[in-house]
Amino acid sequence: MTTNEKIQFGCAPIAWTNDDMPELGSENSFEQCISEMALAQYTGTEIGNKYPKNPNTLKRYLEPRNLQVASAWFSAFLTTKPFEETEKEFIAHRDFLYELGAKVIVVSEQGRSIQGNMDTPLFKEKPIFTNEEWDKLISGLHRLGELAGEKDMKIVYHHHMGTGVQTTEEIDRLMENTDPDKVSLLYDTGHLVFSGEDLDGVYQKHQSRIKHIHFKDIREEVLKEVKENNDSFLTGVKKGAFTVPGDGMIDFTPIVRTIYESDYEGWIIVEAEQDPAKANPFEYALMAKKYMDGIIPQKNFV
Ligand SMILES: O=C1C[C@@H](O)[C@H](O)[C@@H](O)C1=O
Ligand SMILES: [Co+2]
Repeated sequence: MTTNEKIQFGCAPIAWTNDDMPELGSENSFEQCISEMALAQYTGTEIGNKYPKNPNTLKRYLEPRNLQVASAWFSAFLTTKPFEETEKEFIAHRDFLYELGAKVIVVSEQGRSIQGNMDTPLFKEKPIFTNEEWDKLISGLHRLGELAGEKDMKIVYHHHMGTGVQTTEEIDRLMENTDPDKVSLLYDTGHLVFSGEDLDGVYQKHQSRIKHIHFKDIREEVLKEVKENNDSFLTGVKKGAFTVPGDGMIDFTPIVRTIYESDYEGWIIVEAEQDPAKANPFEYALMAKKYMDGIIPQKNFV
Protein backbone atom coordinates (compact mmCIF):
# COMPACT_ATOMS: atom_id res chain seq x y z
CA MET A 1 0.00 0.00 0.00
CA THR A 2 1.28 3.43 -0.85
CA THR A 3 1.49 5.83 2.04
CA ASN A 4 1.59 8.89 -0.19
CA GLU A 5 -1.99 10.07 -0.27
CA LYS A 6 -1.27 12.49 -3.11
CA ILE A 7 -0.80 9.60 -5.50
CA GLN A 8 -3.39 6.90 -6.14
CA PHE A 9 -3.23 3.81 -8.30
CA GLY A 10 -5.90 2.88 -10.80
CA CYS A 11 -6.35 0.49 -13.65
CA ALA A 12 -7.73 0.92 -17.17
CA PRO A 13 -10.37 -1.47 -18.50
CA ILE A 14 -8.55 -1.77 -21.85
CA ALA A 15 -6.76 -4.94 -20.66
CA TRP A 16 -10.17 -6.65 -20.26
CA THR A 17 -11.96 -5.23 -23.30
CA ASN A 18 -10.17 -3.13 -25.89
CA ASP A 19 -12.16 -0.12 -27.13
CA ASP A 20 -9.88 0.27 -30.17
CA MET A 21 -10.45 -3.41 -31.12
CA PRO A 22 -13.66 -4.52 -29.34
CA GLU A 23 -13.12 -8.10 -30.51
CA LEU A 24 -10.25 -8.29 -28.02
CA GLY A 25 -11.88 -9.31 -24.76
CA SER A 26 -15.49 -9.15 -25.94
CA GLU A 27 -16.14 -12.16 -23.66
CA ASN A 28 -15.12 -10.21 -20.53
CA SER A 29 -17.99 -8.51 -18.71
CA PHE A 30 -18.01 -5.07 -17.08
CA GLU A 31 -18.59 -6.56 -13.63
CA GLN A 32 -15.74 -9.03 -14.00
CA CYS A 33 -13.47 -6.17 -15.03
CA ILE A 34 -14.22 -3.86 -12.10
CA SER A 35 -14.37 -6.70 -9.56
CA GLU A 36 -10.94 -7.90 -10.63
CA MET A 37 -9.51 -4.37 -10.46
CA ALA A 38 -10.81 -4.08 -6.90
CA LEU A 39 -9.47 -7.53 -5.99
CA ALA A 40 -6.06 -6.46 -7.22
CA GLN A 41 -6.34 -3.47 -4.83
CA TYR A 42 -6.63 -0.60 -7.27
CA THR A 43 -8.76 2.31 -6.08
CA GLY A 44 -9.54 3.89 -9.43
CA THR A 45 -10.55 3.14 -12.97
CA GLU A 46 -10.89 4.80 -16.32
CA ILE A 47 -13.97 4.13 -18.43
CA GLY A 48 -14.47 1.55 -21.16
CA ASN A 49 -17.30 0.99 -23.61
CA LYS A 50 -18.94 -1.70 -21.48
CA TYR A 51 -19.39 0.67 -18.54
CA PRO A 52 -22.93 1.96 -17.85
CA LYS A 53 -23.55 5.31 -19.53
CA ASN A 54 -25.62 6.67 -16.67
CA PRO A 55 -23.37 8.16 -13.97
CA ASN A 56 -25.61 7.11 -11.08
CA THR A 57 -25.80 3.53 -12.32
CA LEU A 58 -22.04 3.45 -12.77
CA LYS A 59 -21.50 4.82 -9.25
CA ARG A 60 -23.71 2.05 -7.83
CA TYR A 61 -21.33 -0.53 -9.29
CA LEU A 62 -18.11 1.27 -8.41
CA GLU A 63 -18.75 2.44 -4.85
CA PRO A 64 -19.13 -1.03 -3.24
CA ARG A 65 -15.84 -1.94 -4.86
CA ASN A 66 -14.14 1.18 -3.52
CA LEU A 67 -13.34 2.35 -7.04
CA GLN A 68 -13.34 5.98 -8.13
CA VAL A 69 -13.40 7.26 -11.69
CA ALA A 70 -10.00 8.77 -12.47
CA SER A 71 -10.80 9.95 -15.99
CA ALA A 72 -11.79 8.85 -19.48
CA TRP A 73 -10.44 9.30 -22.99
CA PHE A 74 -11.83 11.97 -25.33
CA SER A 75 -11.04 12.04 -29.07
CA ALA A 76 -10.79 15.61 -30.36
CA PHE A 77 -10.88 16.57 -34.06
CA LEU A 78 -9.75 20.15 -33.70
CA THR A 79 -7.54 20.04 -36.80
CA THR A 80 -10.07 18.46 -39.15
CA LYS A 81 -13.60 19.38 -38.06
CA PRO A 82 -15.40 22.60 -37.09
CA PHE A 83 -14.67 23.38 -33.42
CA GLU A 84 -18.38 23.26 -32.56
CA GLU A 85 -18.50 19.50 -33.29
CA THR A 86 -15.70 18.72 -30.85
CA GLU A 87 -17.10 21.24 -28.36
CA LYS A 88 -20.54 19.62 -28.24
CA GLU A 89 -19.15 16.15 -27.58
CA PHE A 90 -16.59 17.49 -25.15
CA ILE A 91 -19.22 19.21 -22.99
CA ALA A 92 -21.25 15.97 -22.72
CA HIS A 93 -18.09 14.04 -21.83
CA ARG A 94 -17.01 16.69 -19.31
CA ASP A 95 -20.40 16.70 -17.61
CA PHE A 96 -20.45 12.90 -17.40
CA LEU A 97 -17.00 12.84 -15.79
CA TYR A 98 -17.91 15.73 -13.50
CA GLU A 99 -20.90 13.78 -12.18
CA LEU A 100 -18.55 10.92 -11.43
CA GLY A 101 -16.13 13.12 -9.49
CA ALA A 102 -13.20 13.01 -11.92
CA LYS A 103 -10.86 16.00 -11.90
CA VAL A 104 -9.09 15.51 -15.23
CA ILE A 105 -10.24 14.82 -18.79
CA VAL A 106 -7.94 12.88 -21.11
CA VAL A 107 -7.85 14.58 -24.53
CA SER A 108 -6.12 13.32 -27.65
CA GLU A 109 -6.23 14.96 -31.08
CA GLN A 110 -7.34 12.37 -33.61
CA GLY A 111 -7.22 14.54 -36.73
CA ARG A 112 -5.25 12.48 -39.34
CA SER A 113 -4.41 9.94 -36.62
CA ILE A 114 -3.39 6.48 -37.84
CA GLN A 115 -3.69 4.82 -34.44
CA GLY A 116 -6.96 3.11 -35.39
CA ASN A 117 -5.89 1.93 -38.86
CA MET A 118 -5.12 -1.78 -38.97
CA ASP A 119 -2.92 -1.58 -42.07
CA THR A 120 -1.05 1.73 -41.85
CA PRO A 121 2.67 1.39 -40.98
CA LEU A 122 3.14 3.11 -37.65
CA PHE A 123 6.68 4.37 -38.05
CA LYS A 124 6.33 5.52 -41.66
CA GLU A 125 3.02 7.30 -41.90
CA LYS A 126 2.44 9.13 -38.68
CA PRO A 127 0.91 12.58 -39.34
CA ILE A 128 3.13 15.63 -39.10
CA PHE A 129 0.99 18.67 -38.36
CA THR A 130 1.31 21.74 -40.56
CA ASN A 131 1.62 25.16 -38.91
CA GLU A 132 -2.04 25.73 -39.64
CA GLU A 133 -2.99 22.47 -37.91
CA TRP A 134 -0.86 23.40 -34.91
CA ASP A 135 -2.69 26.72 -34.66
CA LYS A 136 -6.06 24.99 -34.73
CA LEU A 137 -4.95 22.43 -32.18
CA ILE A 138 -3.58 25.03 -29.78
CA SER A 139 -6.52 27.41 -29.96
CA GLY A 140 -9.00 24.51 -29.75
CA LEU A 141 -7.28 23.04 -26.70
CA HIS A 142 -7.34 26.43 -25.00
CA ARG A 143 -11.08 26.54 -25.50
CA LEU A 144 -11.54 22.98 -24.23
CA GLY A 145 -9.38 23.88 -21.24
CA GLU A 146 -11.65 26.84 -20.48
CA LEU A 147 -14.72 24.59 -20.71
CA ALA A 148 -13.07 22.13 -18.31
CA GLY A 149 -12.21 25.03 -15.99
CA GLU A 150 -15.92 25.94 -15.73
CA LYS A 151 -16.30 22.74 -13.69
CA ASP A 152 -12.98 23.12 -11.91
CA MET A 153 -11.53 20.35 -14.06
CA LYS A 154 -8.41 20.16 -16.26
CA ILE A 155 -7.70 18.70 -19.66
CA VAL A 156 -4.66 16.42 -19.78
CA TYR A 157 -3.29 16.01 -23.28
CA HIS A 158 -2.46 12.40 -24.27
CA HIS A 159 0.58 12.23 -26.60
CA HIS A 160 0.09 9.02 -28.59
CA MET A 161 1.75 6.82 -31.20
CA GLY A 162 0.46 7.46 -34.70
CA THR A 163 -0.83 10.96 -33.96
CA GLY A 164 0.44 14.50 -34.56
CA VAL A 165 1.69 14.76 -30.96
CA GLN A 166 3.92 11.74 -30.39
CA THR A 167 7.57 12.76 -30.20
CA THR A 168 9.46 14.83 -27.62
CA GLU A 169 9.70 17.66 -30.12
CA GLU A 170 5.94 17.63 -30.66
CA ILE A 171 5.19 17.41 -26.93
CA ASP A 172 7.58 20.32 -26.33
CA ARG A 173 5.92 22.39 -29.04
CA LEU A 174 2.49 21.74 -27.55
CA MET A 175 3.60 22.61 -24.03
CA GLU A 176 5.50 25.71 -25.08
CA ASN A 177 2.54 27.11 -26.99
CA THR A 178 -0.24 26.41 -24.53
CA ASP A 179 -1.28 28.14 -21.35
CA PRO A 180 -0.45 25.99 -18.27
CA ASP A 181 -3.73 27.10 -16.69
CA LYS A 182 -5.69 25.64 -19.60
CA VAL A 183 -3.72 22.68 -20.92
CA SER A 184 -1.98 20.02 -18.83
CA LEU A 185 -0.13 16.90 -19.93
CA LEU A 186 -0.74 13.20 -19.55
CA TYR A 187 2.50 11.21 -19.25
CA ASP A 188 2.22 7.74 -20.82
CA THR A 189 5.37 5.64 -20.34
CA GLY A 190 4.39 3.06 -22.97
CA HIS A 191 3.88 5.56 -25.77
CA LEU A 192 7.08 7.44 -24.95
CA VAL A 193 9.25 4.32 -25.03
CA PHE A 194 7.45 2.93 -28.10
CA SER A 195 8.32 6.20 -29.88
CA GLY A 196 11.94 6.08 -28.69
CA GLU A 197 11.77 9.08 -26.34
CA ASP A 198 13.67 9.68 -23.12
CA LEU A 199 11.26 8.88 -20.26
CA ASP A 200 13.12 10.76 -17.59
CA GLY A 201 13.87 13.74 -19.86
CA VAL A 202 10.22 14.28 -20.75
CA TYR A 203 9.15 13.98 -17.11
CA GLN A 204 11.83 16.41 -15.89
CA LYS A 205 11.04 18.99 -18.54
CA HIS A 206 7.27 18.96 -18.15
CA GLN A 207 6.68 17.86 -14.57
CA SER A 208 4.84 21.00 -13.58
CA ARG A 209 2.34 20.34 -16.41
CA ILE A 210 1.83 16.60 -15.79
CA LYS A 211 -1.52 15.98 -14.09
CA HIS A 212 -2.27 12.39 -15.09
CA ILE A 213 -0.11 9.33 -15.69
CA HIS A 214 -0.52 6.08 -17.65
CA PHE A 215 1.91 3.30 -16.85
CA LYS A 216 2.56 0.63 -19.40
CA ASP A 217 5.64 -1.38 -20.28
CA ILE A 218 7.02 -2.51 -23.64
CA ARG A 219 8.10 -5.97 -24.82
CA GLU A 220 11.37 -5.12 -26.52
CA GLU A 221 11.33 -8.04 -28.97
CA VAL A 222 7.80 -7.15 -30.14
CA LEU A 223 8.75 -3.50 -30.61
CA LYS A 224 11.68 -4.63 -32.79
CA GLU A 225 9.37 -6.81 -34.86
CA VAL A 226 6.79 -4.01 -35.29
CA LYS A 227 9.55 -1.74 -36.64
CA GLU A 228 11.04 -4.40 -38.93
CA ASN A 229 7.67 -5.43 -40.37
CA ASN A 230 6.30 -1.89 -40.70
CA ASP A 231 3.31 -2.98 -38.64
CA SER A 232 0.43 -0.74 -37.68
CA PHE A 233 -0.19 0.37 -34.11
CA LEU A 234 -3.09 -2.04 -33.69
CA THR A 235 -1.08 -4.95 -35.10
CA GLY A 236 1.64 -4.09 -32.59
CA VAL A 237 -0.91 -4.15 -29.76
CA LYS A 238 -2.27 -7.51 -30.93
CA LYS A 239 1.25 -8.93 -31.09
CA GLY A 240 1.85 -7.83 -27.49
CA ALA A 241 3.95 -4.68 -27.80
CA PHE A 242 2.47 -3.41 -24.52
CA THR A 243 2.43 -5.15 -21.19
CA VAL A 244 2.11 -4.13 -17.54
CA PRO A 245 4.87 -2.40 -15.56
CA GLY A 246 7.49 -4.87 -14.44
CA ASP A 247 6.97 -7.27 -17.33
CA GLY A 248 8.88 -5.47 -20.08
CA MET A 249 11.96 -3.45 -20.94
CA ILE A 250 11.28 -0.37 -18.77
CA ASP A 251 12.89 -0.10 -15.35
CA PHE A 252 10.19 1.81 -13.48
CA THR A 253 12.25 2.26 -10.30
CA PRO A 254 13.94 5.56 -11.29
CA ILE A 255 10.84 7.09 -12.84
CA VAL A 256 8.67 6.14 -9.87
CA ARG A 257 11.23 7.75 -7.59
CA THR A 258 11.27 10.92 -9.70
CA ILE A 259 7.48 11.08 -9.69
CA TYR A 260 7.31 10.65 -5.92
CA GLU A 261 10.02 13.24 -5.38
CA SER A 262 8.23 15.74 -7.63
CA ASP A 263 5.05 17.58 -6.71
CA TYR A 264 2.95 15.11 -8.68
CA GLU A 265 -0.52 14.76 -7.31
CA GLY A 266 -3.08 12.52 -9.00
CA TRP A 267 -3.51 9.10 -10.52
CA ILE A 268 -1.11 6.55 -11.86
CA ILE A 269 -3.20 4.32 -14.09
CA VAL A 270 -1.92 0.92 -15.19
CA GLU A 271 -3.01 0.78 -18.78
CA ALA A 272 -1.58 -2.13 -20.74
CA GLU A 273 -3.64 -3.13 -23.71
CA GLN A 274 -2.85 -6.64 -24.92
CA ASP A 275 -4.83 -9.65 -26.01
CA PRO A 276 -6.73 -10.89 -22.91
CA ALA A 277 -6.81 -14.39 -24.39
CA LYS A 278 -3.00 -14.46 -24.14
CA ALA A 279 -2.50 -12.26 -21.06
CA ASN A 280 -5.11 -12.88 -18.37
CA PRO A 281 -6.15 -9.32 -17.32
CA PHE A 282 -6.58 -10.12 -13.62
CA GLU A 283 -3.22 -11.89 -13.35
CA TYR A 284 -1.46 -9.04 -15.13
CA ALA A 285 -3.24 -6.36 -13.08
CA LEU A 286 -2.17 -8.13 -9.91
CA MET A 287 1.38 -8.58 -11.14
CA ALA A 288 1.62 -4.86 -11.90
CA LYS A 289 0.23 -3.86 -8.50
CA LYS A 290 2.70 -6.07 -6.65
CA TYR A 291 5.58 -4.77 -8.75
CA MET A 292 4.62 -1.15 -8.07
CA ASP A 293 4.05 -1.71 -4.37
CA GLY A 294 7.59 -3.09 -4.29
CA ILE A 295 9.23 -0.06 -5.87
CA ILE A 296 7.33 2.83 -4.27
CA PRO A 297 9.76 4.83 -2.11
CA GLN A 298 7.81 4.38 1.12
CA LYS A 299 10.37 5.84 3.48
CA ASN A 300 9.91 9.41 2.24
CA PHE A 301 6.19 9.43 2.64
CA VAL A 302 5.11 8.06 5.98
O1 LIG B 1 -4.75 5.99 -23.14
C1 LIG B 1 -4.91 5.23 -24.08
C2 LIG B 1 -6.30 4.94 -24.58
C3 LIG B 1 -6.38 3.93 -25.71
O2 LIG B 1 -7.61 3.93 -26.37
C4 LIG B 1 -5.17 4.07 -26.56
O3 LIG B 1 -5.18 3.52 -27.83
C5 LIG B 1 -4.02 3.60 -25.70
O4 LIG B 1 -2.87 3.27 -26.40
C6 LIG B 1 -3.78 4.62 -24.65
O5 LIG B 1 -2.65 4.89 -24.26
CO1 LIG C 1 -2.55 5.94 -22.37
